Amino acid sequence: MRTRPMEFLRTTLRTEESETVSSKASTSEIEIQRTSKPASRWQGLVKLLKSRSIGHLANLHPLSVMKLSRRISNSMREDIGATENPLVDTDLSYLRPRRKNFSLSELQRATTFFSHENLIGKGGYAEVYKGQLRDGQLVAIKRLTRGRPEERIGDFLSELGIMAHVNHPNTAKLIGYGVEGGMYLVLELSPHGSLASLLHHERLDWGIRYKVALGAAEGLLYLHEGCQRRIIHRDVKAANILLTEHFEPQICDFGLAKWLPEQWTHPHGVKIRRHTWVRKPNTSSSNLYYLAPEYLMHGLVDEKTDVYAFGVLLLELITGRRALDYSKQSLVFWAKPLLKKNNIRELVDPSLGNDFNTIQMNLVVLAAFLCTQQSPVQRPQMRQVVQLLKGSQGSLEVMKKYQKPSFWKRYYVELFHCRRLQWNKGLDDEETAAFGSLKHQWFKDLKMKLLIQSPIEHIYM
Ligand SMILES: Nc1ncnc2c1ncn2[C@@H]1O[C@H](COP(=O)(O)OP(=O)(O)OP(=O)(O)O)[C@@H](O)[C@H]1O
Repeated sequence: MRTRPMEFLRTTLRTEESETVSSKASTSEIEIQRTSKPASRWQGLVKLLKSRSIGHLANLHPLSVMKLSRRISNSMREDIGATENPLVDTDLSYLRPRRKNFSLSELQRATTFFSHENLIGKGGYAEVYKGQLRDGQLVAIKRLTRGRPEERIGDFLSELGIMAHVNHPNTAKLIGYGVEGGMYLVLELSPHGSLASLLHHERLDWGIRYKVALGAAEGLLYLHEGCQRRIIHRDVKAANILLTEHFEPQICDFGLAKWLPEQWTHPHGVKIRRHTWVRKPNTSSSNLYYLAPEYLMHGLVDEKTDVYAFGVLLLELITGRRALDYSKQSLVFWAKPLLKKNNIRELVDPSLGNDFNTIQMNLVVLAAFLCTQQSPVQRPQMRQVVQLLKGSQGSLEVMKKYQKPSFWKRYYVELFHCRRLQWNKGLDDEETAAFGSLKHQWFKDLKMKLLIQSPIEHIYM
């Protein structure tokens, strides 16, 4: 008996409450489902994928199946915690309260068969429909539409795993999921939609803009430092900030998000390998203008990648402009000279007039300036960004620290970074060549600097 991928996912992810074990499922599947606690259900998925269950994905290309099973196993181990990892049990407490597994008919009923009138959002990978559940609750149902089946499964599992893990007032809320006739995430509905739609189509008061800036910063700080397993979002942009009834911002779309290692010893950079089934950043559109230079050039990501994108978001809030405007001008390039001169008059959205709090505006402008620094080392951490936006005591220190970066510190980190790249196996020809020329340039610059710097600095280098 062959099980199609969707059925396979459905049986594996089925919640205990609604579970009526399919008589068609194999004995080992039944065992895994019967004995499954929420934690072991995920491990069950990994086990099934790792072992004989590869046969369940028989209608995918054999090579894809092998890759998928290995990568999902690895990523689930990385994402949810390995079986042998003692942290697993505590880690998986986030799966409670359990998310509901919706049947296709429940989702169809909620959205009037995914009618066009209920379509409230369309991203590069999904369509989002407004729906109403039987109990009257309004929801947003995200239906994954793009990509190859294995890509969609990867995206779905990754987003589901991360959304089930996060719990903060400034992150979107997951209600449940569906795996019948497609892959669906059921989220709480944000009545005002995304910041992108509101900011660029309506006049948004400064008070709301400041609230959004602070809330989104707190949401990111939570992802980077506050949740049990730390997360880089990798897709921070105005379209991925939802607004609740009271304009509280909520970070959504975790399709690209990555878990950070438990021990993060170096302040800078991990290379994300290019898995074919992992969604790459959408570089075809204005998304490109949220991407930090080191991410664009080398595919290196860490918390500072999110900090850069957050800086672009702040610029959008200040100026009311898009990251890439209609004349294809980059907001960062346009704003940089004005930020350097702290030319608030030119920066501020003309639709605001003088209707803003000057202290708050100055803080947000300064935060935007620091967050969009070219070098990740010169960008503050989200903890410091929150302090800065609040204008709290420590913010003066943050300013001093990041406004005059030490040349040597920057070079040291970049050289270290450069070595990391070299150590990292798997550079392709293009990257090796790029690495070679960068190294050459860095050393040339360095030699120049060494000639003009004092010998003491030379020694400390
Ligand atoms: N919970 C929600 N409530 C209201 N609207 C939502 C909700 N979730 C998503 N949307 C709308 O749907 C749009 C697309 O959603 P989302 O960003 O999750 O899709 P995506 O295909 O993953 O996007 P991307 O191309 O950015 O990766 C959002 O920009 C927003 O306008």
